[in-house]
Amino acid sequence: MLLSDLLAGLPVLEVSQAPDRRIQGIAYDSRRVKPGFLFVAIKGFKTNGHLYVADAVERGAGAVAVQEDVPVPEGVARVLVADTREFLALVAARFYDYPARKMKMVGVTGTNGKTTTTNLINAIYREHGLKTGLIGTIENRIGDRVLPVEHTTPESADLQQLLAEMAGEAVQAVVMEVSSHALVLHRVQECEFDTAVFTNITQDHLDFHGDMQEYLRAKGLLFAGLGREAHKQGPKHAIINSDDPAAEEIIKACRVPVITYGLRPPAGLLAQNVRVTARGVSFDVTVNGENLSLHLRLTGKFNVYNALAAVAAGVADNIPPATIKKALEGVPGVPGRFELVDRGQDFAVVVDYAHTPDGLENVLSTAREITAGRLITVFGCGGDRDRAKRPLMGGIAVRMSDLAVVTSDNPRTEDPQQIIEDILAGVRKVDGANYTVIPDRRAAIRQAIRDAGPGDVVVVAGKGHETYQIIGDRRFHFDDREEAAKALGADLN
Ligand SMILES: CC(=O)N[C@H]1[C@@H](OP(=O)(O)OP(=O)(O)OC[C@H]2O[C@@H](n3ccc(=O)[nH]c3=O)[C@H](O)[C@@H]2O)O[C@H](CO)[C@@H](O)[C@@H]1O[C@H](C)C(=O)N[C@@H](C)C(=O)N[C@H](CCC(=O)O)C(=O)O
Ligand SMILES: Nc1ncnc2c1ncn2[C@@H]1O[C@H](COP(=O)(O)OP(=O)(O)OP(=O)(O)O)[C@@H](O)[C@H]1O
Ligand SMILES: N[C@H](CCC[C@H](N)C(=O)O)C(=O)O
Ligand SMILES: [Mg+2]
Repeated sequence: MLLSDLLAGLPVLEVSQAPDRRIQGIAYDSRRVKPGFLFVAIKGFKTNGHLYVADAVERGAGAVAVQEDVPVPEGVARVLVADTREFLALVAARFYDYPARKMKMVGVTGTNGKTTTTNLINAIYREHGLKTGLIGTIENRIGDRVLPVEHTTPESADLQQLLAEMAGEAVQAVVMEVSSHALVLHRVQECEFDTAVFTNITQDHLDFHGDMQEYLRAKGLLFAGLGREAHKQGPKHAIINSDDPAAEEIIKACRVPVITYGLRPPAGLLAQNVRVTARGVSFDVTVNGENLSLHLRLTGKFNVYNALAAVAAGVADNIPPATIKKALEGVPGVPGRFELVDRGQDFAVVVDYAHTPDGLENVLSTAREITAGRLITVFGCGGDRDRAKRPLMGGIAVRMSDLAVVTSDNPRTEDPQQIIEDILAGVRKVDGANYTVIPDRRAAIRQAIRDAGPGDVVVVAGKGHETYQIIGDRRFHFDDREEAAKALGADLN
């Protein structure tokens, strides 16, 4: 595509005098520039992309987009814009010919439940016969093809490229997780969502957002944007958990029809007769005057919320209730979400991705419901992430467990011992707290399993599907499920 065509109509302040040229691709990282690319320089949190303009040019960039006055060698076009991060989304969407306008787009945001809810909605669409694309924390999928992921929500240029690939492969509906980082950093601009889902908001990511009000404002962006970019036909819907205290504020931001769901009135889709067991949850919900009795293989009360959100997405698309039921009941589970590791032992081992105070509280209260004996919790907190959640998670873990084993979870560039100290500040506030500290996660899992007796439940929280432990800048292979299985094997032999 010619640079002049690519820029036509986009908010550009100035283009340097340089001959028009064909743009072969777009890169926001100089190391990924190839000859003829447009390099978009982003002012980041760690470094500044404008420092890499020369590197991009050396690698053959034919044009660079900047928001700072950086010199560019003669013969390279310089495009000055007000905000390169936002421009990246706009120009990438144009470059890939607006793929989101060719498919149904569903975005799911909220602190917890995004991965689970997107998986459930995806199952409903597939049962309905649609070819789908799935984008999220665990993996991206085009139909049955699995692609690796870097982020929960990809950077805008990568996202638009992925969407174009999906559109090119005749995908009809895309179901994606929309993180709050993505909303603030313009990653999902030009996604033209048809359906947006709000699961809940509780404390996380305050390192990035500053405070809860800002965090909520970020989540609200998905709903404020809904229906504003009307380049495609079809109804738009906001699907909102009305039990969440922030629901009202989110609803206020909406200009499209809202479907509410929850376990309490005034939810439009109201779950009743909720029954939780180790093997799943059951509940009833009335859909268009018809009672739907659902028996899920996912367990925990929180999964009733995730399932209700998925039912609502199906209802918004007029998908028959019988199809919705068949799809939801067929989902065997989501990897790393309340995943049982069973080697025939006489106690349960649960691996779960709970990595926020609310997530931990939910998973432990579900675990407690199925515990005849003691509840043992192994957990840690991520390094280079929200520090304020550490003491809260520490308090919750010891209050809700009979024994907490405090360990490491991706310490990244922080000192693991210091992260543990932050957790212990919350632990020590609880009278009679029963805990032990084992910084090495493998040893912690082994110890918990060694301690467990008949009827006990061991919850290993925080890493779920992750297959690594990040220490410093290095990633080591590590999988809680494998470690638990190994420990059980060792134990039983
Ligand atoms: C806070 C955040 O989201 N940061 C993201 C952001 O980084 P940044 O703006 O700070 O980038 P930077 O490192 O300062 O670099 C600035 C620019 O220089 C470029 N560069 C850098 C070096 C070089 O040699 N050449 C070059 O061009 C970089 O590519 C970048 O464009 O833009 C980068 C490029 O897209 C991302 O990789 C990076 O994600 C970091 C690694 C990250 O950890 N993000 C997490 C927190 C995140 O996004 N999480 C959410 C999920 C959260 C949840 O809900 O649980 C997610 O959606 O995954
Ligand atoms: N609706 C919910 N409400 C509260 N907690 C939940 C809910 N759904 C799941 N959880 C808990 O949160 C953990 C993460 O769930 P899930 O992966 O679906 O969320 P997510 O929003 O995708 O997380 P992330 O932000 O890391 O991508 C689960 O393992 C479970 O413990
Ligand atoms: N999306 C979350 C995942 C946290 C998972 C936990 N294992 C950690 O590394 O803190 C984040 O990036 O904050
Ligand atoms: Mg997720």
